[in-house]
Amino acid sequence: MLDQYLVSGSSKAYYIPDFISQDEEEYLLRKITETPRQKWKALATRSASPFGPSKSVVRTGGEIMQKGTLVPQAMPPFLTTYPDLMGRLSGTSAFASSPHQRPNHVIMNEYLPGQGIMPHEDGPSYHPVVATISLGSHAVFHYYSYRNDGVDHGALNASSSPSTRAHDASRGRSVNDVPVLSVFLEPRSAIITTDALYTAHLHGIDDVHRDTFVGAGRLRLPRSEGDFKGDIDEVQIANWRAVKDGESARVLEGGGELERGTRYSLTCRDVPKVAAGDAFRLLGRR
Ligand SMILES: O=C(O)CCC(=O)C(=O)O
Ligand SMILES: [Fe+2]
Repeated sequence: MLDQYLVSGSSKAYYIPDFISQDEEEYLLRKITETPRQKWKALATRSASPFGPSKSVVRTGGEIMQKGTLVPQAMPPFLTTYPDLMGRLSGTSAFASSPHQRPNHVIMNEYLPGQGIMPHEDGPSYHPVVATISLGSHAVFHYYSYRNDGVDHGALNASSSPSTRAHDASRGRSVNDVPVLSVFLEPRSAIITTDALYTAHLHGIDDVHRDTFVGAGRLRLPRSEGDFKGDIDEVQIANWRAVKDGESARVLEGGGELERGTRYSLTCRDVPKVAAGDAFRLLGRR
């Protein structure tokens, strides 16, 4: 079932366009934006000025404690009942080898135009499969490798995952700032990252207001002051021929710009270690 969606040349990412319908997207966007603002937590974006804008997240399914144990809490019905996204993800077989055969933890991310997420690893608290569903706007998702010569060439510095906090393995290792793989995520799509792309690579989204394409599925990498990208300023979007949206497909093919709107994403993963018992007691709350 998944093989037909393999992003060519990757090991291994699967891009599934129209994973959800337009009606489901509309419903999910309404439910997500109705989530009370006090539940949203601010996270540093790639530009990460201490005073700069920060993207926001809500974690559902429970809290991940020290040592990567999930203290479970029920997910909202719009992730499990209508639409049954967890069941649908389970049906792709992407989670067939994961302990619960389906995600038990979902992070809802909100990105305003100009916001992204720094290259990071999701870390060892999760089974090494992640499914990300995009809503509301497109984004370009890059995968990066570590440099192995131990010398800092002015490359990006990896940070630990904003979403796992506990994972520090990547901190300070230098990262090739030219992505090894780039994929275009259109609204309603799912991208599933597995194997070496999960365990040995980083992923991130540039914090830009628009993406510039030069034709034949090639993206011009944004350059900011002090960025070192050698001679490379363009990358191939690996899945550009799989993009369904007419306007996006035209721009990918012929060149032009695509404005980022507000994007929500659902990052769905399986946390193998789950605490038994009552969440309120375990978290010391009443
Ligand atoms: O929003 C996305 O597409 C990626 C989010 C992400 O990498 C994460 O939550 O760990
Ligand atoms: Fe991530």
